[in-house]
Amino acid sequence: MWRALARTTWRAAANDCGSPGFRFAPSTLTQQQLRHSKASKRYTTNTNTSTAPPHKIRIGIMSVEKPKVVFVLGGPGAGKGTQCSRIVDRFQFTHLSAGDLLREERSREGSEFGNLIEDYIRNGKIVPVEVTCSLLENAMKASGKSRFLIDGFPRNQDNLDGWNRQMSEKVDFQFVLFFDCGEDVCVQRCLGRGQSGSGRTDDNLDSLKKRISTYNNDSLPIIKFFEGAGQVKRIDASPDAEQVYGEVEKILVASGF
Ligand SMILES: Nc1ncnc2c1ncn2[C@@H]1O[C@H](COP(=O)(O)OP(=O)(O)OP(=O)(O)O)[C@@H](O)[C@H]1O
Ligand SMILES: O=c1ccn([C@@H]2O[C@H](COP(=O)(O)O)[C@@H](O)[C@H]2O)c(=O)[nH]1
Repeated sequence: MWRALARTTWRAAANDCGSPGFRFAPSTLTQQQLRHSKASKRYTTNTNTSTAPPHKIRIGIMSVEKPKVVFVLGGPGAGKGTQCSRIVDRFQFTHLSAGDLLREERSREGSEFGNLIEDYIRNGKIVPVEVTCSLLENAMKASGKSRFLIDGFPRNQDNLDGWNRQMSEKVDFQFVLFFDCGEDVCVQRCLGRGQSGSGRTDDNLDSLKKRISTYNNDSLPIIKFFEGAGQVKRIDASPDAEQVYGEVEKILVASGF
């Protein structure tokens, strides 16, 4: 019942939160709406007043559970998406891949960000957080669900700062699932994925060199930051997918999921 209530309320909060940043639909992201969303940070209504504990949000006279969020991080090709699909099959999580959302936005007819996203993806660079975070927030609201695996985000300091500004008060962050995998294995997996017809414009050696370098320089420090805060569950992602999932399952069960 609580889950149902949280679900309803997340949607209600989404539709009713007083922040213009909440009003645009995922299929209609525009520069103007992003500017609006950024400006709204200065006057967003804070619904979480002092009477609600941190994992709850106050909506009118009610306090309800905030949606739970697990960040899923690791190198390119470490197996994040593969493991997220398995987690979704067993646990009540909704999987949101930041990369998938960006690719979708890139392909959306009329998107103002299509060319920018393609350039960032092909060159392994990290798209400005205003775009990614808005896509994530919109997808969360559109799902109406209350438990999320956010895959491949936050990847740098800009991502983390933007998330903290826009989302940290609205969700109940749990921990980072970190899929730790050697560079060579990651590269081989991505090349294999490209050869099996992924159609991704970044599953090639040239893009992979850039992606790995971005991961080492920008993303690993973020994982280390969470580690320092005791918020990382590390998993050796080099064994086969079945074995890796065995470890994931143990962690999620031990964490109460
Ligand atoms: N444990 C594993 N052992 C061998 N191959 C794997 C394993 N996990 C995933 N793969 C394969 O490696 C490729 C990359 O996996 P996946 O897409 O899940 O990685 P990812 O971390 O989500 O990648 P990216 O960050 O690039 O989106 C896929 O072809 C997948 O089938
Ligand atoms: O938060 C994000 C997530 C992804 N990107 C860009 O997309 C590609 C592909 O991401 P995958 O997670 O491998 O699907 C990544 O290399 C970035 O260029 C991003 O900018 N921000």
